[in-house]
Order: sequence, then C-alpha cells, then structure tokens
Amino acid sequence: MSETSSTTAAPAAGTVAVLSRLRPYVQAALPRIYGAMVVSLSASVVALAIPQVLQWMVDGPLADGDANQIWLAAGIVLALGVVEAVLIGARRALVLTPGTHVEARMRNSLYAQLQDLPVSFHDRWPSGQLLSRAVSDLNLIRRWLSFGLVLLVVNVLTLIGGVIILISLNWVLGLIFAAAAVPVIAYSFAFERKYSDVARRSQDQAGDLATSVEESVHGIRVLKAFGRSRYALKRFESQAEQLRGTEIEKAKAIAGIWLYLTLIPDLAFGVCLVVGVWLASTGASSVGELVAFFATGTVLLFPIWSMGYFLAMTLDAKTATLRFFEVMDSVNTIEDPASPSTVVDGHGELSFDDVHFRYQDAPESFPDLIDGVTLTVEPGETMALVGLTGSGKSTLTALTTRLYDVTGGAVRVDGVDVRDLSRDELRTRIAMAFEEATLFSQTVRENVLLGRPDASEDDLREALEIAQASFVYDLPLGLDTKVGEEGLSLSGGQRQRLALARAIAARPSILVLDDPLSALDVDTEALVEAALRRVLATTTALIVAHRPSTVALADRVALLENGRVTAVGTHSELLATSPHYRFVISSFDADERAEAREAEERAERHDAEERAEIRDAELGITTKEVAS
Ligand SMILES: Nc1ncnc2c1ncn2[C@@H]1O[C@H](COP(=O)(O)OP(=O)(O)OP(=O)(O)O)[C@@H](O)[C@H]1O
Repeated sequence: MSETSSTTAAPAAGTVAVLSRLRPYVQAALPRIYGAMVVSLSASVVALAIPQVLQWMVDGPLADGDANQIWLAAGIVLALGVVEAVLIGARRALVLTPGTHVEARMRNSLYAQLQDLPVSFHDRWPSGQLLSRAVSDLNLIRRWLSFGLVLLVVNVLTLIGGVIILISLNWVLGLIFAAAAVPVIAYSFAFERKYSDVARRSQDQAGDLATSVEESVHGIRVLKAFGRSRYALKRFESQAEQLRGTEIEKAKAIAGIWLYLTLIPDLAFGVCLVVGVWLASTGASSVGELVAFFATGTVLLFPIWSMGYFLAMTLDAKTATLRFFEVMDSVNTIEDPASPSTVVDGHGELSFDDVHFRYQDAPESFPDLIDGVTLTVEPGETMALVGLTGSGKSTLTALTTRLYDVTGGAVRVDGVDVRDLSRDELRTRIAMAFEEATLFSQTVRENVLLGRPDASEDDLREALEIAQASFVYDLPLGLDTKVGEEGLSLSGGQRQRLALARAIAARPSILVLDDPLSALDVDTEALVEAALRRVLATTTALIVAHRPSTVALADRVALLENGRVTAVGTHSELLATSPHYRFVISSFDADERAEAREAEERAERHDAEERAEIRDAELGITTKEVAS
C-alpha cells in the first residue's frame, strides 16, 4: 500500500490552523509580507477615494459648470490613479523575495528530515510523493505567500471598507449590496469542503504520477528489454487521465464559485440601479451620490471576483502544508541516544546477542524474520554469512549500522550496544558495501571518499587498488570524472568496485559487505579477493556470500536458517556436519551453473546478431548492386 492512501485520511483541520503551522518558516519574511499588505491596502484606499472625487465633481463643478474646478477634479483623479499604480508596483516589489526565502528554508528542512528519517520510512513512501512535496507543494506555498495571502487579506479589508462607504453614501442601496454577501459566504463554506477534498486528491495523484515517471525512467532498460514500453505508457496514460479528471473537477469547482461571485453581485448591482434611479427621481438621492455609489461598487468588483481564485489558492496551500508536515511530523525512530557511549580501545568485535527483528508490515502470524540470532565475529576475523535466498542475510547486516533497529536483543560493537553509540561514531566504526552499488552524480573521488572526505591521496589510491578499480585512472578526467546518474555510465561490476573502494577507504574497524562482488567476472573477483585478504587480515568483516569463492575468503562461516544461526565453523567443518549447509552450497553451484549458461547464451545470441547484421549488410549491398 502506498503511503498516500493512508495519509489522505488525515483528520480535517481548519484552514487557518493548518496554515499557521508555517509560522516558524515565515517569521523572517513577515515584515515584508505585512508591508506588502499595508501598501496594497493603501492602493485600495486610493482606488476607493476616486469615486468620492467623482461625486464632488458631479454634484459641484459639473452641476455649476465651473470649468476650472472640473479640470482640478480630473487632475486629482489622474494623480490618484498614478499613486495607486505606484503602490501596486511597490506591493509587487515587496512580495517578490520573501516567498522564495520561505520556500528555500522549507525545502532545506524537508531534505534534512528525509536524510534523517530511517530506512523504514523510505520503504513505505514512494519517491514521487516525496518529490512532489519537495517541488510542487512548496511552489504552491511560495505563490500563496507572495500573492494569495496578501491579496486575500487586502481584498477582504477592501470589501469591508467599501461596503461601509456604500452604506454611508446611501444606506438603502448599501444594504441591498451587502445582502448579496450572505449567499456568497454560504456558498464559500460549501466550496471549501468540496475543493479541499479535490485539491488533496489532485496533489496526491500528481505525486503518484511522479513516482511512475521516476520508476519507468529508472527501469527503462528492463522495460525496453521486455518490450513493455507500450504497457508502461498505457499505465502512465491512465494515471495522467485520472489526474486530468481531478483537475477538471477542480476547475469546475472554481467555475462554480466564480459563477456565484459574478452573478450575485451583478444581480445586486441591477437591483441597486433600479432602486437608485427611483430614489434619484424622488429626490431622495443626488446624481453625484449615485455616480459615487456605482463607481465604488465597480472598484469592489475585482476583489469580489478574484475571491474565488484566492480562496482556491489558499486551499491548495493548505493541502500543500498538510502534505509537507506529514513528512516533517514523521517520527524518527532511529536517533542518537541522549548521552551517547563511546567505544574505548576497541578492536572491532561485532556481536549479535539474541537478536530479533521483523519488518513493520510483516503479518502478525509470521514469526520474526530474525528470530534470536546469537553470533560473535572476533576482532580481525572474517565471517561469511550464508543462507538460502530470503533467509534474512541482508536484513541482519542492515542491523549493524542501524539502518533498522532490532526489535529484540542487541547488536554490539566491542561490547557497546549500537543504540548507545552516536550514529556518527557507529558509522565510522562500521562501513557497508551493498550488492546494489549506488553512485551519486559526483566525481569518482567524491564517491569513493563519501564515508571519509578527509582521507589522504594514498588511502584513496590504496582503496581503489584493493577494489581493483584502477580503471578510474583511464576515465576522461581520471578521479575527477563525474559518474552516477548525471555523469559517465559505468558497468555493474565497475560500480560495485567503486562501492567496495568506498567502504575500504572509510577505514572502519568492521566491514560489512552484502554480496559486493556479485557483478564481477571470475578473474576480477579472484584479484579483488586476493587484495581484500590483505585488508581483512586487520579488519573484522561480515560478508554475505552467494558464491563458494566468497566463502573461501572467510575464516569461519555462519549458517542462517529459519531466522537463526544454526551452525558456525569453517567451510569444511560445515560441509562435513551440516546437511542444510551442503544444500545451500549446492544451490550456489546451481546458481553459478545457471549464470554460466546464461552468459554462454548471451554470447551465442550476440554472435547470432552479429552474423545477422553482416548478412543484412551484404544483402543491402547486393540489392543496391541489383538496383543499379
Ligand atoms: N524493506 C522491507 N520491508 C519488508 N520486508 C522486507 C524488506 N526487505 C526485505 N524484506 C523481506 O525480508 C525477507 C529477507 O530478505 P533479505 O533481503 O534480508 O534476504 P536475503 O537472505 O539477503 O536474500 P538474498 O539472498 O536473496 O539477497 C524477504 O522475505 C523479504 O521479502
């Protein structure tokens, strides 16, 4: 189940309560935002003053035929128009930057939180959902802060001020106009409920769409190799269609409130016009008063019409804020202890003491995946961890660096529970290399020195040498060549060797290697193993092994079976005493044979393709010759 479907059901909180959670991020920008409100409100006051001048002009100079005064009134109206334009410009200048600062601050906090949250959080959250929160949701909040919030507040105040002026100009007409607000406000409440729901759906669906794009780009080779691009496109199209439908629902909701916001004031205006003309005909109102009334009403039309837009923007910002805080409120279950212990005089002993572990989403009826593992890897010893696929080997290694926390028992480094060490200390003592080697869009040097940026050039060279990664010196810019997603593409084996070099360069006292040689050919693996033996002579190592050659590296082997270590000994001891070990090792052989068969088939396919290409080329030449 994706995390979104569970988060959609978040309890409905008031819009103001939700948006006020932005306060810590907005605090520094508040002076400019308040300044923009004041300036914008001044522009509204100036706009509302123009009808007053018009009233004076119609009832005074125009009625008296005083040309000088008419010119004076026209000059004042022009000057007020210029002042209003300058104030609007000032408002724009004031709101230009604060939103961007808030957005940057929130994005940095979100990134820091994502780095801090445990792997179990990332297991549950699709990447597109996180991406859409970090990009489009924060973008919505910035636009609302710079534009929506200021104009919403100013428009409401302008409307209140405008209605007071209308009532003071003519209370009968003013009250007719004000009465129109009642159905509009009632409709706004219904709109808020409806729009909040559809805005949430749209933002979640946009996140799901981002996940699909991310997955299909990431897995483009698999999709192409299996000829599933068309299927992926169909799935994407149906998701995009769903989002389009939701966006149309949103647009319809906005159109609905817009209809109310234009129709009702226009109707009120029409009624005011009829009543106003009648009042003027009876002498109860002057022509100037009517001109001022309708000019003021016209000034109020934009704030009324735009209210639907700003209301929708505010609700979008509310949803974006809710989605942002869903990540920020996620509790980090793997934190540093209040007063961390430290390993004094450690030699690199790694021990598992009745360790239990189960994944959060494991069915209750299932036993613990790690169901009481007790094992000690002595300082300087190399222990291979062997077991059937899915027996929990990777999971057990992940407990050493607290990628997950044990659910029972303890993992200890030199006698200290890993949960009592600061995460920084723990991760300098233990370095890991995984089967799936991840490289970042950085230079080779930065990738290898990820765990120890201050390592010397000699250490870097040595780590590359041990991991048989000297190929990096032949890259276009050597160690300064950018690799990873945005850089040079490397083969699976090359990536694994760099990831291994990264673990070695960190110079930990304990190395945990989760099948890091699986993508290497037999010859390179033998070279890496020979070099690794030198490092492993002084370093404690726990190595997940899937090949007999990796097992051969180890001093002892631990057999993981049904969540427990059921046998520990040398390879030959276990071969002699454990039927399950013999079974696991024979499955290795079967795997290797399958791999070799696959490699052979690949080579045959390649040859056949080459032959076909040559034949096609020859055929092409012959056809051309015939044609000519
Ligand atoms: N993040 C996760 N969330 C839930 N279950 C998981 C997670 N990772 C692994 N599992 C489950 O835990 C079990 C053990 O997985 P693990 O990767 O530790 O096995 P393994 O022995 O390393 O397998 P292999 O030899 O195939 O690499 C599997 O059944 C797997 O489905």
